Amino acid sequence: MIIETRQLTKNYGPVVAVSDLRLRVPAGGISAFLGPNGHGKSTTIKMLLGMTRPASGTGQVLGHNITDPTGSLEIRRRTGFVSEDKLLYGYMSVRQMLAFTRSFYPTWQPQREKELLARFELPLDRKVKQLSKGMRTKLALILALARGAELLILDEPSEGLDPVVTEIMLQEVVRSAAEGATVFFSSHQLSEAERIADHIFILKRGQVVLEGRLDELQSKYRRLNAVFAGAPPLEELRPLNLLHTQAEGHVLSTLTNGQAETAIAGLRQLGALSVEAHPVNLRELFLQVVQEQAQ
Ligand SMILES: Nc1ncnc2c1ncn2[C@@H]1O[C@H](COP(=O)(O)OP(=O)(O)OP(=O)(O)O)[C@@H](O)[C@H]1O
Repeated sequence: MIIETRQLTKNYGPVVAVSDLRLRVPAGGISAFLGPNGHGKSTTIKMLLGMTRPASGTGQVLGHNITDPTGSLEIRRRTGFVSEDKLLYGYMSVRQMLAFTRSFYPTWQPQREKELLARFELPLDRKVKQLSKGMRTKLALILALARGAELLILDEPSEGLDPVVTEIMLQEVVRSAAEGATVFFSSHQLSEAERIADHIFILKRGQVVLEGRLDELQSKYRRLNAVFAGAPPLEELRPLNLLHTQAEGHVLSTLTNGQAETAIAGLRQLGALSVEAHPVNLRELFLQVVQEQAQ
């Protein structure tokens, strides 16, 4: 595991932002950190990077303790990151910001910096405070990706980016992973996560409610559409352990968790005239899991 937390908790006054979080991110590949607004993704990332202290619990990143000041420095030295507030100096120009950051990191990749600058088309002499939101994200990404870091922690790396630049960002993140970096990124763009992530974590109320390899999750969950002669017998479905079941007219729509064959047989026994099973995409999985937990 390259990131590992146990019972990590953070509250802001009465608001519990992260609650008893157990997060285990494998080394290698790309992991997506997903979840509704305000459910603790940025707070978790800030704790991993030592930018805010947990109230309780422990965590290690690259083997260093996140609450130990020396460990935390080492984590930030070895990790390329884009944080929520982008951590840029407004009074510097893009050129100065690059030179300043470059000077700290012996693993800096000048060639990669050059290529990223060309692809992201940033105005080198413009002051950081005069950049648009998307331009700031681009700069933060260049600073993170050109570091040659073994771990990239990116908080909403597509924030403010137009579709063309988002595409470039995704390609560059995949390139970093192909060159050996582990990537952990938060996002609300499920289609992006679906395209590039090997592993997903869905956070809900500060806890991981679903995690796994994306291909395994997608082969495990099935959407079932069952047609009944009359209204579907909702009360009798309980033993089938179905997730987020909805009925509309004669049609029942539901999600199974790894037990598709048993559920299909059960629905037939309850009088279903036909049952169709469909694979689920990440959007469906996310909506089901998030809504299920809310029920
Ligand atoms: N500095 C702060 N002071 C007080 N409350 C905070 C602070 N930062 C975050 N919170 C609260 O902690 C909770 C989690 O916020 P966080 O930013 O971690 O969520 P998130 O999942 O990253 O959300 P989003 O997807 O909207 O970026 C929210 O209820 C938020 O209001």
